[in-house]
Amino acid sequence: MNEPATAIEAAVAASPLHQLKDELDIVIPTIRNLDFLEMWRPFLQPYHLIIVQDGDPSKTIKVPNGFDYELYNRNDIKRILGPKASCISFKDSACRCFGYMVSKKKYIFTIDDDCFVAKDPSGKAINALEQHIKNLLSPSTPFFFNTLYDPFAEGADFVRGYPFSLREGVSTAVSHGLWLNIPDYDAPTQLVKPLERNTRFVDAVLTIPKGTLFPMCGMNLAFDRQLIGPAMYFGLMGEGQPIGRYDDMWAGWCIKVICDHLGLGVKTGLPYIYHSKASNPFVNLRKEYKGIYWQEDIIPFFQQVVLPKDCTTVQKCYIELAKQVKEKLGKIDPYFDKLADAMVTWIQAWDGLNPTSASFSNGKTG
Ligand SMILES: O=c1ccn([C@@H]2O[C@H](COP(=O)(O)OP(=O)(O)O[C@H]3O[C@@H](CO)[C@H](O)[C@H]3O)[C@@H](O)[C@H]2O)c(=O)[nH]1
Ligand SMILES: [Mn+2]
Repeated sequence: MNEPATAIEAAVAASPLHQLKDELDIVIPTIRNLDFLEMWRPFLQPYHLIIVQDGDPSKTIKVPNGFDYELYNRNDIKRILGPKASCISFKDSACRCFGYMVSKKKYIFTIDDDCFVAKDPSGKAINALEQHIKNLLSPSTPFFFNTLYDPFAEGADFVRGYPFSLREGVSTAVSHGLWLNIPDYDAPTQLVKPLERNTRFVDAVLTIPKGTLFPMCGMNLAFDRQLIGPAMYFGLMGEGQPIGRYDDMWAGWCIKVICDHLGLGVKTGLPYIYHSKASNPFVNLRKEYKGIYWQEDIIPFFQQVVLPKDCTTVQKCYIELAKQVKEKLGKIDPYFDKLADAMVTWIQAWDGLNPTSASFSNGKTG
């Protein structure tokens, strides 16, 4: 889709230019050249990119001129993490979480390389990063639902009956964006509806209520790395694993129970990106099928998770969660034993690269 440059330049001109450019990294998992960045250039060029190259490390990934980036391939991951590299997936977009670990910034925006700049109903190019930053810098309202959606959005507010004691809201840890054109459907749905395209632009940002899980998609996602980064592990997927395309889902269930416990917020809705490529539904079915079956037990597990009061940091919550995964999901399949161990390895690797965050206390326990 070739957006006339003028529409994007107009959107950039109308927005606060490149907020947080020194406090935010953009993480891109990839197996291909990053030509897609050309379309994002007006919005993203000032930001630092962390490119996680998956697959064959001897392949050269071309990055358009003018972007400031660091690139890590499989050899780099092994060099940096040593044996702990075993917790980073290979041949699956789950590898992106290595970028979250090596970043030193407060915020992360992660985007897939087949996601382009979308247009809103007026035809204006959407600066997705700007909307994510708005979402992250304004409070969330997980304890009481505001029927007029995001009360902190321009032209909105809390509605009558909304308790004033709750109007301060809580810090926002995650901003989950959506997709026009190819929706993030599972393989069975893709097979049944191969031609379905998402053309509905819903102008809303919602806080996902406390106690409610959601299917987090990693293709258009931003988060406060300082508040929730250690829990953004995308699991063991891809080569050598019995499951794929549940990387972002697993992370989403883990971060949500931890955000609920620590009193942090998760938002979904705007911004939209334009998702251009439908991955092969048959290949996806092969990756997903165990997950489709297992999640009927995984979801009740997360719904019953209780984290002790003394879990006051993300790391402590995550280690406790790994313990419960081993105890309660290990009986479904030995994979969950392996995954629980990998969750601990992830935290060890995270704290090894981010010693100052090891005891960073986030939010207040819920
Ligand atoms: O082995 C791989 C395959 C792909 N990538 C990179 O990951 C993203 C997503 O890849 P793609 O767009 O081809 O796949 P989708 O099915 O559309 O992705 C959806 O499923 C989620 C993964 O579970 C993903 O977040 C969703 O968007 C691209 O950047 C590929 O280059 C990879 O790194 N390794
Ligand atoms: Mn895609």
